[in-house]
Amino acid sequence: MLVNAADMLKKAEAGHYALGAFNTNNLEWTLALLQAAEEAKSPLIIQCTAGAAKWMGGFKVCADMVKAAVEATGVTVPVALHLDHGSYEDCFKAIEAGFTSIMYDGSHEETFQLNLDRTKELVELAHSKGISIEAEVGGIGGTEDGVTSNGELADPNECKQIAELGVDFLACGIGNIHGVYPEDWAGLSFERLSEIKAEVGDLPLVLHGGSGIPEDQIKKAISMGVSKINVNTDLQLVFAAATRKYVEAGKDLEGKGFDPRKLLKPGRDAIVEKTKALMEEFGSVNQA
Ligand SMILES: O=C(O)C[C@@H](O)[C@H](O)C(=O)COP(=O)(O)O
Ligand SMILES: [Zn+2]
Repeated sequence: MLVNAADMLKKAEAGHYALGAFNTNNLEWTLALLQAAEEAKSPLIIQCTAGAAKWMGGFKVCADMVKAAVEATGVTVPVALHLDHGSYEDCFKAIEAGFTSIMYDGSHEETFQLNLDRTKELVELAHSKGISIEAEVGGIGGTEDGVTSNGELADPNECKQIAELGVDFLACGIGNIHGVYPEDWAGLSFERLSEIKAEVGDLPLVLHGGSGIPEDQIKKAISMGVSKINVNTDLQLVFAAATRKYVEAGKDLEGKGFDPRKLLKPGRDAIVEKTKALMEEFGSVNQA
C-alpha cells in the first residue's frame, strides 16, 4: 500500500536526515527504486512528472504500475507516490489517478497571489483526501535552449506566506539548478537557506536539482533543514552509461544479448547501486 509523504518527511526533519525523492520513468526504474529502498531499509518517495506520466500512458498507468509493483515485490519500507512539478490541472488528475502526494508548482504563475490562492485551494483538497502536498516559491534554475541560468533565491517572506497555508513541505530556490551543474556554479546559498528556515520553523524543505551537488554542501543543507532531495539526472546518467558500456562491448550482438531484459539490466542495476549510495549520503539508510 502506498502512503503519503508527510510523516516520513516530518521524521526526517526531526532526525536531521533527508529522503531522496527519485523520479521514475518506467517499470524498470520503479522496480530498481523499490529494490534499492528495501535493501537500504529506507523510506522511499517515488515521484513522477506529468511528462514522464504521459510517456507511460498517463497518470493512472503510472499510479497503477507503482501500486502493483509495491504489492508484487512485497517491500516492507513505506513508499509514497508523489506528483513532481504539477500544474494546477495536473494536481487534480494525479489525485484522481491515485497518487498519494502532490507538488503544486505555482512558481510560474503570473502573480505570487495566484500561486498563494491555488496552493491554499489544493492544500484543502489534498488534506481532505489524506494526500500530502509540496508547494514552490520562486523558480529553480536550469538549462533552457542550451543556456544555464543561475540558481534563483526564494524570497523568505513569500516562503512564510506559503508555509502558513499548511503545506507539508516546501521547495524553495537556494541557488540550486536542475540538470548538470555548470563548472562556474556559485554553490548553494546557506545564508538564504538559514533566512528561509527562520521563517518556516520545522516545515521540511525540499532541494530540487539534487544531482551533482558536492557531498559537503548536501550534508550542510540537511543539517540546516533540507529533508527531501529530488534526484533525476544522476540516475539517468548512470543508466545511460551502463547501457552504453553494454552496447559498446558488443554484448547486444552476442547470443540473445539484444533481448530487452538483458539490454536494460545493466542500467537497472546501476540505478539500484546509485540510489543506495545516495540514500547513504542523505542519511536515510535504516530509517524505515
Ligand atoms: O526531470 C524533472 O523534470 C524532474 C526534476 O525537476 C526533479 O524535480 C528534480 O528536481 C531533480 O533534479 P535533477 O536531479 O537535477 O534532475
Ligand atoms: Zn525539480
